[in-house]
Amino acid sequence: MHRPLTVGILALQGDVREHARAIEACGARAVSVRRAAELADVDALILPGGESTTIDKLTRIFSLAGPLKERISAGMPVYGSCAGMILLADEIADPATDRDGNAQQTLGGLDITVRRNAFGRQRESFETDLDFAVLNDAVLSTAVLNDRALSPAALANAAPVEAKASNHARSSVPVHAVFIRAPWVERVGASVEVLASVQLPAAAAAPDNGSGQPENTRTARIEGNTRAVAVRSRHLLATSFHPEVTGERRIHELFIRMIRGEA
Ligand SMILES: NC(=O)CC[C@H](N)C(=O)O
Repeated sequence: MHRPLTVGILALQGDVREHARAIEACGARAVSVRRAAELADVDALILPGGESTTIDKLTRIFSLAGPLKERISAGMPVYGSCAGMILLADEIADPATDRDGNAQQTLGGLDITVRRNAFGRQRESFETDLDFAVLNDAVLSTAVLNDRALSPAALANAAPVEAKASNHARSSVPVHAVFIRAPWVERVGASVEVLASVQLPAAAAAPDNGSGQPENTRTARIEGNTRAVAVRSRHLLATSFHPEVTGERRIHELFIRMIRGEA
C-alpha cells in the first residue's frame, strides 16, 4: 500500500501541536520526533518556533544534532519557523552565549545570516500582512481551503477575508503573519530565494545598514528598509513568523509541495 507522506515535527520544545495540525490539515501524516530512530522514519521535518538556544542544547542532549545535520545535508526537506529558521541558518549575526561563553550553534544548511529578536522591543510581537507571490501559482487542496481548525480568535479576523475569496482567488490573499520575538534574514546566499519581506520604519533599519561587508556574486546583504522574513533554497524553507497559529495553511501546503517536488 502507498505509504502516506510522513512529516516529523521536532518535539523538544515549542509549538509542536499546532504544526502537527497544520500538516494533517494538508493531508499528510504528522509525527513527533525526539529520538534519532524517529527521525529515521520521516520523509521531512519541521523545526518549530520556541527558543533557539534551548532547542540547540536539547538537540545535543538528545543526541539528535548529528543525525539532524546528516539528514539535512542528505537532502531531507525541512521547514523552520522562527526559532526553526535560526536553527537552519548557516550563520547567526548575534548568537547568544551560555555561562561558559559558548556561542549557540545551528544545524545549518540554509545559506543565510539571521539576526535573533531582530524587530526590537517595541515590536517584539506584531502582526502584519505579507505579499507572498510564490503562493499565487499554488493549486490549493480542498483540505487546505476548508480548514478552520485553529485559533478561533485569530480566525475571527481572517474568516471574512477567506469567505469573500473564491477558491481560485484565495491564493492571492496576503499571508497574515504573526511575529513573536522573531528573527529576520539580513544576508542570503546565491541559492536562496526570498519569498516575502517586511518593510521597516527608516529608524529601525538604520543601525544594520552599511556594515561594510563586501558584496559579491555569491551572497547579498539585504539593506535599506526591507528584511526578508520567508526564504527557501532547494529542500529548505524558513519563515520568521508562525503560520501555524493563525489557521494559515498555505505555507505548510507549499512545504508539502516542495517535499513532493512540485514546487
Ligand atoms: N517565536 C520564536 O520562535 C522566537 C525565537 C527566539 N527569539 C529565539 O531566538 O529562538
